Amino acid sequence: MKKLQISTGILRNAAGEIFITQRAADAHMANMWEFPGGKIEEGESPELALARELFEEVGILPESAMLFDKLEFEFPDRHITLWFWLVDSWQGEPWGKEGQPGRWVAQKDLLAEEFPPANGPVIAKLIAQA
Ligand SMILES: Nc1nc2c([nH]c(=O)n2[C@@H]2O[C@H](COP(=O)(O)OP(=O)(O)OP(=O)(O)O)[C@@H](O)[C@H]2O)c(=O)[nH]1
Ligand SMILES: [Mg+2]
Repeated sequence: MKKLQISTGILRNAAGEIFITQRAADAHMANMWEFPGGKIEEGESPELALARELFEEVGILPESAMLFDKLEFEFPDRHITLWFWLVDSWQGEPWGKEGQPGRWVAQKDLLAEEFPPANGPVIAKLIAQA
């Protein structure tokens, strides 16, 4: 069974909106919306992976990151540990740098059905705190 550690960023602006991006049609969890991020590499800290992935995928540099939640999830083919970082300050303006669609959504309007099943608890927590 594949074991993956993933760092993702919940980018939240001053209006309380969160930037989400859509996964590619040929990726795991195809077409679902997600918090930008990706695999933590060998020898890399979760924080460093977050900064690297956010720059690669949405072109921003996080200036602060607070661990908001950490979840484990078992897919049929993989076990993943997800680190969700709340980022409310960054340099640049997020955009779909890899060609992926991106949009801002009010925190209270996040829809769990649009995200991979592993995200359920973190979406519920974000909505409860909106
Ligand atoms: N980025 C991200 N991945 C998520 C979320 N929820 C979730 O289950 N995942 C899963 O976590 C894994 C993250 O992988 P990824 O595809 O983003 O990894 P990556 O950016 O390093 O991509 P790569 O393999 O193309 O280099 C995938 O299996 C994905 O389905 C989420 O909110 N954000
Ligand atoms: Mg990714």
